[in-house]
Amino acid sequence: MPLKMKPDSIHEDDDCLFAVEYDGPPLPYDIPRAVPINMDRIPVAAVVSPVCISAAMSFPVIQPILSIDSTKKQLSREKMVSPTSVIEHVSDSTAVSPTEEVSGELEETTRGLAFCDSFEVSEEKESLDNESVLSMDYPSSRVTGDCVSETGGKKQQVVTFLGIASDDDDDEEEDCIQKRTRVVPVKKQPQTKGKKGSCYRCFKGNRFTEKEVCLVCDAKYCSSCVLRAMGSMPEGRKCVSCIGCPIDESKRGSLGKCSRMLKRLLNDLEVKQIMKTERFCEANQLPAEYVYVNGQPLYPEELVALQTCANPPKKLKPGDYWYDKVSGLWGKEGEKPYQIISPHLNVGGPISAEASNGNTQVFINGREITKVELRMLQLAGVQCAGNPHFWVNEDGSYQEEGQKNTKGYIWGKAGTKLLCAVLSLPVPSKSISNASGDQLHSANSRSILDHLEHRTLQKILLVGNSGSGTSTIFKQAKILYKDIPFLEDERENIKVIIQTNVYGYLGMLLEGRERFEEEALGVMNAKQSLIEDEEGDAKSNIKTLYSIGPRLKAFSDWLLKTMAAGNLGVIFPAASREYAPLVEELWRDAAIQATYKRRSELGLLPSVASYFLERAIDVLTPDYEPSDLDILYAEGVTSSSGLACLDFSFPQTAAEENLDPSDHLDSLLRYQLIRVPSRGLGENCKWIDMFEDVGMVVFVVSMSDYDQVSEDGTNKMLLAKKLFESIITHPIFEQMDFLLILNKYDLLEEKVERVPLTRCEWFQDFNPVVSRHRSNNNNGNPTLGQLAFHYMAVKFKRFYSSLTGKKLFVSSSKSLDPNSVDASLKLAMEILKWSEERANICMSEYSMYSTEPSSFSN
Ligand SMILES: Nc1nc2c(ncn2[C@@H]2O[C@H](COP(=O)(O)OP(=O)(O)OP(=O)(O)O)[C@@H](O)[C@H]2O)c(=O)[nH]1
Ligand SMILES: [Ca+2]
Repeated sequence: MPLKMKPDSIHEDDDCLFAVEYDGPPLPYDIPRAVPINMDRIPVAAVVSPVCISAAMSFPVIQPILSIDSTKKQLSREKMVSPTSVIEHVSDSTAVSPTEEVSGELEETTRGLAFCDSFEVSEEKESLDNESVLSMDYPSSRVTGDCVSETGGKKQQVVTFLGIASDDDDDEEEDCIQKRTRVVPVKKQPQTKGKKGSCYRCFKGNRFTEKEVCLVCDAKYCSSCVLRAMGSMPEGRKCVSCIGCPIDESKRGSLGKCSRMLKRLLNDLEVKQIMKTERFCEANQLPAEYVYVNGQPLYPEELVALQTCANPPKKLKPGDYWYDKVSGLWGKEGEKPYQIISPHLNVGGPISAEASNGNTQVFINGREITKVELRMLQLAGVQCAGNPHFWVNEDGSYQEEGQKNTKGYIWGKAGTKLLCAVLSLPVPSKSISNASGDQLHSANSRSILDHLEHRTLQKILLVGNSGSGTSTIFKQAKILYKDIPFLEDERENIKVIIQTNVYGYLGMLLEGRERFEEEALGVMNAKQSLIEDEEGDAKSNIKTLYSIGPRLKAFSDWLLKTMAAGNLGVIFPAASREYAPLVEELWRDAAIQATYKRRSELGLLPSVASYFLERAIDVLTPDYEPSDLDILYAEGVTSSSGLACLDFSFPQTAAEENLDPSDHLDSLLRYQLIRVPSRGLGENCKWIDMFEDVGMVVFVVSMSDYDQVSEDGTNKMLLAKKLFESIITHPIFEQMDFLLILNKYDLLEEKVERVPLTRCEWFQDFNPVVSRHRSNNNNGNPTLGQLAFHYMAVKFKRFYSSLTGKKLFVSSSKSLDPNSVDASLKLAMEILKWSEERANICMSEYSMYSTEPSSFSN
């Protein structure tokens, strides 16, 4: 329960407000601590309206007390620090100060309150006491901090939460609960600041000097000053004068992530200890009143309930959230749902219809849902006509309001979960069933929560024209980063696809055979007709290299007919047992082998066909089991559902495993690779607006396409360029980074020696100076393939920056080679990390330092 100030006991001439010791019954949660405020900024807390509080509840009340000798100190303090105040929570309410000089100042304060502004520990005092500062043990009990409290009436938001809309309309609310004080965290300013980039203590160094940063005030110290400035770090990396202060919320993600500098300066055990207290000490926990749920700031016990439930909200930060207690849907105020947490938690107020700012006139549990949710419902087969009001339970069962029978389960269909993943909508977590029973325990769940906080999901969109290799890259990622890349039933389906493909390749060979036979016959006839004109009907008996026997001919005719009718998929693999012996006979036939030798002349036969045809007999046996490599080479595996989606994280390398656990966090970052078929993008871009929150786009182009033409005669490289243009200029991708993967480097290298790159009109000015003796890439001269790749990369980069003004990242790849795909995706990860850092830099006032190795942006 909150501390309530009694406004009627505040007088104009009061200098300070002091609290009295709480002497009620022991409480199971942390007691909020009140800190006196600057008089100019009063009022701070709201009136406790007697109407809303049941008589059974008791509230600790802070009585304002006039300090005996505080006028002078208060004034001098005001000059030094920002005139702000705070209401804080502490478990132990004894006020203790870091140095004796300071604690002297506090002697007259009453036990049970924390007097607060930031204590000024001057540079001189500190240096006098250097040795003892290092060894001194500061109890973490004293909490100071800079916050602005505001009341319903006059609001002046000092800090707005990134991406979290604040709730501004509680003025009109009648309910007294709405008048709980809004406390907005304000970043504490460092006490000293030298020239830009220098250490805040010795004022030496520049922005390239490695520095450690205070979690509270952002002061930065060089390695010779950090231990003096931060002391024994009882709450982790904070200046001595910041101990007890709440951390700068933007740094919450860095808690417990050790810097290299500290690792050098301290031994392992010390580092571990400091990182542990940094994460778990009371002062660094998220203050409950910074979290608003359905328009109400949380009480500490509500926050605890929220954080210790079976499915707690991930990445909980200060800000406004909405919570649908019936279904467990959870989101940021004014936004679509972000997660499904445990339902029925008694936290925050009742949900409002406008909570997620929906405008669909379709309601779920009283909340007007967002467009993207409506789309999901429609695609999941829920009837949404006539502005229905749904009642959705935690298990996804739904009914229309006022009706009794369950109409279905929203997340029942397999496809719905994939859809949700792509739409960034939450699905119920597996553990939801035992949500009510076992509550995790505090310390334990805290560390789990912390852990989760670092596991953010980064979405990578994988796009390219058909045939560019996006499927291959997607499958490589699965094989590379998944323990079980393909499940049993997936393999079963893939087997059918592969076998059907192989029949298709055989069909193409047979078609080729007919053509070659006719050609050969034509030549023979021409010769023969010169010699003897008569024997007309002997023609059909003439054998060529490409002729086959009647049995195979019958099979061939039937297969070609089936293919032409498009029935291949229907008949196989059911027929595969029957035809297996024929296939063997066919493949071994001299005419087929002769045709296969001329396969480069068969335009339709893809290059991967050889891989399968050479093993056709094995592949077409009924008990064939596709290997990972087979799956990689197989065509048509990932296209079925249109979108394919893969969650993964990069596995640790052996070297990383030996590092401190705090360094492992990178490998905990999760990525989601979403492959979009190009036909889904293109002109009408039907998928495109689903991808707002994608972190980056990986665009794949097949370099060997430069001399290929599509059915309508357009050069395929130009088609790729066109798709590329339409995507990079789409408003949705305006802020996004692009990585271009120039794929099929192996094919390019081989082809460019035979077919000039200028075959593509966009590449007219490719005019490489190639040394005559370039056969083995000797003398370090680039090969023609390398030159061609570089040339294309530059072409795309220029094109990209001419349209977007941004820089394009380019990587070459041979996507049949796992190492090559691994390297390209790791580059994508680096770009994402880097762009996150850039975002942090933009947020930080002292932006230029944030890229330093020891700073928090990792
Ligand atoms: N030689 C070679 N072949 C490749 C490379 N990357 C892909 N391929 C082959 O090129 C063909 C097309 O690749 P896919 O991965 O299917 O490309 P996609 O068209 O984007 O994907 P889908 O639309 O699902 O077909 C396949 O037969 C691949 O095996 C490469 O780097 N080198
Ligand atoms: Ca393909």
